[in-house]
Amino acid sequence: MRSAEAAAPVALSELMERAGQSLAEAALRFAGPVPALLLCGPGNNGGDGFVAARYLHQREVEVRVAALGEAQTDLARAARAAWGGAIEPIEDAAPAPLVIDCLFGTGLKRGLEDAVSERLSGLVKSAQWAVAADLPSGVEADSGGLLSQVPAFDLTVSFGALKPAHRLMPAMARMGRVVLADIGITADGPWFEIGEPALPPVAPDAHKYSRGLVHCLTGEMPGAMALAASAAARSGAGYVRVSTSAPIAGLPRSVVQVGDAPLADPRIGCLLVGPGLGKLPQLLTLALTSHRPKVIDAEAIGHVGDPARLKGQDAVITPHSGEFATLFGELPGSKAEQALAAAAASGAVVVYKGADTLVAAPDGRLGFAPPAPAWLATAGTGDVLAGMIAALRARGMPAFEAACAGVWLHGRAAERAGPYMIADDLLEWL
Ligand SMILES: NC(=O)C1=CN([C@@H]2O[C@H](COP(=O)(O)OP(=O)(O)OC[C@H]3O[C@@H](n4cnc5c(N)ncnc54)[C@H](O)[C@@H]3O)[C@@H](O)[C@H]2O)[C@@H](O)CC1
Repeated sequence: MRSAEAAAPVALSELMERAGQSLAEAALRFAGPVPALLLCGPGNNGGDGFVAARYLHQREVEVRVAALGEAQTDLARAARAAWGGAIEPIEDAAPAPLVIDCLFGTGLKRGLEDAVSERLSGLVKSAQWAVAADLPSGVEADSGGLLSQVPAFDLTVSFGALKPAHRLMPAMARMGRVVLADIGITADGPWFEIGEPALPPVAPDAHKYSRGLVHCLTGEMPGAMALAASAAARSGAGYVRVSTSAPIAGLPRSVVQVGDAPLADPRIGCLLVGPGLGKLPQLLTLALTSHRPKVIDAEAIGHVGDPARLKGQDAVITPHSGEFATLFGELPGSKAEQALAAAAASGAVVVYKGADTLVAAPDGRLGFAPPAPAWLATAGTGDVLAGMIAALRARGMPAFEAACAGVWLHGRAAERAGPYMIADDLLEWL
């Protein structure tokens, strides 16, 4: 982001002008023309606040500005001078219906002093609308960590590009709605927010194999594979086959249950191993001897042992944090950096699950899932996701795209299924 700012074809002062104007417009359009209090810090985030105050005043909004010390950059000093109105010390600032936090943005180096963060929290909580400029103060931009207490905002206006913190927990949960203001910077990073997928069409001459055969290896807990296989069938695979030593109850009749089947079968579009696997590492080994694309989920991830075993496997792995740590150990950096390092070490596409699910590819691509409902945190939803990704892979989507599409669709299905859903209910919404 900073290099994009430095390379921008417009002066930095113009970028700040655009940022402040965007902030003012967004706040006005969301909250209406209610009295506003801008909290301005010493850096350029504070400068954005002074610019926004000027625009809100021009739009005849009743505006007060409270500052945290003196401006410390030339841009912020100029913006403060151009504001020209009164400036209160932040400790004396009275509450307002609209509070706009411009204390710190991407330049935050350490947590806010206790008195400042408590003041910020108090003003935010008493406001009808709380808006953050670029990032809520106290959030670390790259990791999504909280360096001090951060209250919950209604709206965050990000400038130029989303920062990782906009999509990483715990910061993500404090942002409210996130809107992105284009201030004239091109920030073409390798990461993006996962959007609605373009799914492969069904060819007029399609047959069940060409639409994708998913072959599932069942373990000790067949219920989990019943969920995963059903999800694969409901996600457009032409044929879902489950190898199992005993009949599995609850599978759609269209899902074929077999004993053994050759895994080298070139018609297999994707193998699925892991849901309900239990202590049967030999099934993972069997899957790894096949040269077919594969989704490796749940306990199978723990059986991998060495990430290098996945090199050349054309695999998607879908760990939650515990499974991730089992396979990759404690990696340094943010969740995004850890996922990218894991993808590079294993050569697999890594779906690192959680409230802030992200998808990392070995070539450095990184997709952040849009926020999904917290009620996905219930048993079996991971099995459903694994089955969905396997089906999309079998339908011919490349591994990274199939993983991103599965994650996006899974979140939207949960939104429709509602707060008291169980994993089985998701199947109705695929
Ligand atoms: N650089 C640019 O061209 C643009 C920057 N913009 C804004 O500028 C922000 C980044 O500005 P800055 O780099 O000045 O950073 P900030 O405004 O986030 O704050 C940095 C200042 O705060 C001090 N500081 C950091 N942590 C502190 C703490 N815990 N307690 C007290 N002081 C602390 C630093 O020493 C520095 O003086 C962005 O988030 C965005 O809002 C926008 O105006 C768009 C253009």
